[in-house]
Amino acid sequence: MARTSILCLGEPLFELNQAADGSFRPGFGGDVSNVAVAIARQGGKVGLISQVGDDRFGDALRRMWADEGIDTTHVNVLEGGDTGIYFVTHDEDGHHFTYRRKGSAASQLGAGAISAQTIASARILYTSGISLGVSETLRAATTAAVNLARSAGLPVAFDPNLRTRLWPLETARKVSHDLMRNCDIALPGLDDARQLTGLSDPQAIVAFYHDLGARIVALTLGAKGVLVSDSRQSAHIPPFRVNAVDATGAGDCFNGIFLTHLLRTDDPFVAARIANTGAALSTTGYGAVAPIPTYSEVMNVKET
Ligand SMILES: O=C(O)C(=O)C[C@H](O)[C@H](O)CO
Repeated sequence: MARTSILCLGEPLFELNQAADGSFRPGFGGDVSNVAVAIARQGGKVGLISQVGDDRFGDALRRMWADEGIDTTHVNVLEGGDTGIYFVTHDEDGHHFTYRRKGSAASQLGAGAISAQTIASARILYTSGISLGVSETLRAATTAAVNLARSAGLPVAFDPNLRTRLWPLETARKVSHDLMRNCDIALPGLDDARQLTGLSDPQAIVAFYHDLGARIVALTLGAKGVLVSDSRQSAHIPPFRVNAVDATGAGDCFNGIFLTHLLRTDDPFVAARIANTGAALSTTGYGAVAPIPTYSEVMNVKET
């Protein structure tokens, strides 16, 4: 297999997403797995560091990753373990997640599973606030991986992805700011960043993350596009207009496409433009994974 460029560390989930007719459609989620799929569909080389249970949901996830061409060398199958699941429901306020993931196989992945050699073999390590919030064990694994990446001179990309069902805001704030101090590429969403930083102005939030140490910040603004900065210059990329039905995983899709094209072009502004379009396209179908676009779908689309 070709060398993995981006390693994504965290918890995959089996998804049940409620469609307009009320039925629940099976699919896949878990933020870092969504990012991995977005990278793979852009033609990037990507691997996961994770753990699933030896159950039907874990099997389905592993089949999906194989179909997408994602390297699962570092995905362990925990005998007797359960793979986490989540439900997505929709109302006028948007989408809502209900989790069944406590004690999941991924939550039991510890620092001992992370090797310096694995981390040093990649070009970027990607992880998130969900990976930090799921359990203390997975947090220790995430922190160990980030420290190894730093020692190996590997850039760390981090989305603080706040989930207050997993941990209190105060803890999330402290832990994710600490991680951000070791991060090169910050990929926050505006709502999460407002809660975590206490700031409301997008420019001030970007400056805050630069001050913590990130070289590149891409702040996704939901329906308002993206603000991207390399600390010397910043650009607002306006939204790509689509008929959105489900924004589940749109931020993850942005992150995966952004990192793929950042590696390809070394230009965060070009990468953010492509990712902005791809993330908008991903909201036109239900589920975190099924509507993630391919490279040619992103490149050939015309705004309506
Ligand atoms: O919320 C989580 O922990 C998930 O991983 C579920 C979704 O797939 C993810 O949040 C979308 O960003």
